[in-house]
Amino acid sequence: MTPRLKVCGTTSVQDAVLCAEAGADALGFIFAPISKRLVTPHVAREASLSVGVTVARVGVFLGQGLDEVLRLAEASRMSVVQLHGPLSPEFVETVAQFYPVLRVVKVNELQTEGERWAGDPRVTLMVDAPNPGGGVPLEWEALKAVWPAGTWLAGGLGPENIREAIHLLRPAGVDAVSRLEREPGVKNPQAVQAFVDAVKRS
Ligand SMILES: O=C(O)c1ccccc1N[C@@H]1O[C@H](COP(=O)(O)O)[C@@H](O)[C@H]1O
Repeated sequence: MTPRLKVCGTTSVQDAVLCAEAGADALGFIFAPISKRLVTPHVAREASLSVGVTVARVGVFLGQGLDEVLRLAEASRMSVVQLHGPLSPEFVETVAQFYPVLRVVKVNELQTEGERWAGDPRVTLMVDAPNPGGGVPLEWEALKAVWPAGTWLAGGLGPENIREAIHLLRPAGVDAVSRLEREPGVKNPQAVQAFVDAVKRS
């Protein structure tokens, strides 16, 4: 099955429309203050309301408290919340009472987190590289043996390598940012379209 496709790091209405028209299933909006792709709730909300009913809007959080996550997700009209970093199961559970959650894990957390959330449709796992937004791919071959069905893949994905990653792991969804940009926070339209086309053809 063709994986779902998320393009992350949206910082403008223009790039949101560009990615939606290119064929992205989901757009990511990064609210983690450390990010070079930080977006304001106002812009994220305008962008969210510009892409129609079929495109999911994913709020991305790292190192933020529960109140802040829920407040920003609500203010910017997100439809999904993506949680990075060390978090208690209770934290994830609370967010999952309000939004479907993409729970980002590192390779060494995959088994424990996979077991913890197995069978819970509110929480989907995504494996990312140690440095989110760093554009460095994981060792996909080594991941094959421990890859749970239904898991998403991120980390250094781009038009030039996405077909290999999908072929090896068959992820349920894929997510990319840095290899689809002209500069941090600004999309490269050709790279976005090439990424979408490669995923849809996989
Ligand atoms: O991109 C960021 O700046 C970022 C900051 C904080 C948390 C997550 C971030 N991005 C996430 O990184 C991966 C993929 O990145 P890349 O393709 O390797 O550059 C993706 O999950 C983004 O949502």
